[in-house]
Amino acid sequence: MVERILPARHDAPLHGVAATRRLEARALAAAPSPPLMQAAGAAVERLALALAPHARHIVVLAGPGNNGGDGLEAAARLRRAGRPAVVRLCGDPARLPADAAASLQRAREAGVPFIEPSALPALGAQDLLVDALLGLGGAARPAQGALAEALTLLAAQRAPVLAVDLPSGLDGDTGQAALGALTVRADHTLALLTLKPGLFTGAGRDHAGTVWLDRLGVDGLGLVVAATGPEGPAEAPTAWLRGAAARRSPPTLPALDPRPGDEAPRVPARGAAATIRRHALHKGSFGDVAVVGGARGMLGAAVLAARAAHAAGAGRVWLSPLDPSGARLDPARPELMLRRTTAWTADTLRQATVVAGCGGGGAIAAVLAGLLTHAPRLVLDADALNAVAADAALRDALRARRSRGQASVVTPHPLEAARLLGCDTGTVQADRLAAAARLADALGCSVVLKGSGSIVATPGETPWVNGSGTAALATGGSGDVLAGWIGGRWSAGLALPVPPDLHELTAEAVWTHADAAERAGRPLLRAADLVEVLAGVGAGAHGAANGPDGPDGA
Ligand SMILES: NC(=O)C1=CN([C@@H]2O[C@H](COP(=O)(O)OP(=O)(O)OC[C@H]3O[C@@H](n4cnc5c(N)ncnc54)[C@H](O)[C@@H]3O)[C@@H](O)[C@H]2O)[C@@H](O)CC1
Ligand SMILES: [K+]
Repeated sequence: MVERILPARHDAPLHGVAATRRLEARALAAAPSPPLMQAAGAAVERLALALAPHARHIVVLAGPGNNGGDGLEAAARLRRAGRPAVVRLCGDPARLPADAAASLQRAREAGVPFIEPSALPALGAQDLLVDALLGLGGAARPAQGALAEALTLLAAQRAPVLAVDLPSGLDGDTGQAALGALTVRADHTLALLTLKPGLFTGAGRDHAGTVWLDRLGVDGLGLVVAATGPEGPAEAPTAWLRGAAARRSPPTLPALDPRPGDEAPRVPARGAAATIRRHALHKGSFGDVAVVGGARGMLGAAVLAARAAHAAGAGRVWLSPLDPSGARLDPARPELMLRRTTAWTADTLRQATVVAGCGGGGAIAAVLAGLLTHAPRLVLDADALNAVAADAALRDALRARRSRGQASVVTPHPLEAARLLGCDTGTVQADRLAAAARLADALGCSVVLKGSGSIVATPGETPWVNGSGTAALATGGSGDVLAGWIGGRWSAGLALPVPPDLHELTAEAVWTHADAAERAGRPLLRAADLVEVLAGVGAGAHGAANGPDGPDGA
């Protein structure tokens, strides 16, 4: 069955190249009927007909491996159905793998014309190009000869492109455009057997277009898990695509007056952050957030983080600017309270969720050691991360928190992640999932590696690839809002009988933050406006009973 994947709306298991090959081998051993390649060809045929029902030409570019075999199988079926499919074969027919050779034979028997590039018909918007050049086995070396010629020809066409399994040249594990400018930019990608992480992070979203999936019947074999949970005999996912958090489970009523020291069971509570405010709760139920940042000239970053924490449902939000001459009030949000960093004692810090670094400049380094020692819940962003990267003692202090039961989230963009890992940005972006996991293990933290398809990694957990968001968030201040939003959600989650675990909570916050860009529906969403959109989400999640300004609220 071909299904459309809406990345922001569905959770889905993602399998990298090695996991997909294992799954394929297990599926082939079960001798499925029809055989996998024939099922793949049928899926390509179905989608091609749905996308281009009035095509005068369907041109299948078939490569030298089994991806080409899928294309040949589809061409054979289309031709048998009386459709105008032709094939450009870029590979030696005598050296095709066995399955692809059998598909070539079927295409020949169906009367499929095999064309030279010079005979390519002029294609229009109603026609279709099928990219069956490279799939899982591509991307390892530069394209040459007939393959390079076909990729060049494809890039110059105006007809829509349907990529089979992966856009040719896109690395299925990392989302890197491994063939540079020749990497196919598809309008649609039909993933086969599995969704690959590379479709949703790095350059993947821009190259894949609309993603479709056909599991070729292997879901019936129990080889793929349908939702997060015990994985049993299924092939363990490499990562999870994070879809609509809010729809995951029914609302949960928060506990009344949780007492300090109450032991909450630490089990993953999916969707537990989607709660409603009980009438008798008070601001103390939702905890305090302290935002420490805003050095001279950078107060705005800390204000944005504080506003976001407040919008997320924290009970009280303290703004502690690092510039002593900084503002004494946020006139647009007088609810925020100002407190000098020197006024924080170890005792008061121990009650707070701390968000540190937004616009912190060099001044953050001086206060970081105290925050690392005392804050039970700590979100580090921007200059706090640069300070940690530059100072081995701070790195050790961050790492040591986990063994004391203190939890930390770091939210680097790729350059900050590179500084923390001691490598360059290119290395981080070349494998974002691996970089985030390495950083999580090295620092003992949950890591949000920002960028297209943000990664959420936590030691011992399967990472999430965030599915929501648009480039409307690519503007100054969105990161500050995210850090504050995570802190605020974390704090508000304390009111739940079962607070969500950190991995789940962080993924939920990342999803809702990026989803706001889709909700707003604007090409660019300025950070202060983003907070206002998020405030609506916070109200939906926490205020259904009373509304955001109900009697229990501020
Ligand atoms: N075997 C089967 O029954 C199935 C195969 N499937 C398809 O098979 C694909 C994987 O097939 P393969 O492992 O054969 O890999 P590919 O078909 O992706 O490509 C491998 C071939 O391309 C060549 N190649 C790679 N990079 C090149 C370059 N830069 N220049 C020139 N040649 C290059 C390799 O030498 C090899 O011949 C999947 O992506 C999927 O489309 C799926 O349909 C599932 C079923
Ligand atoms: K392809």
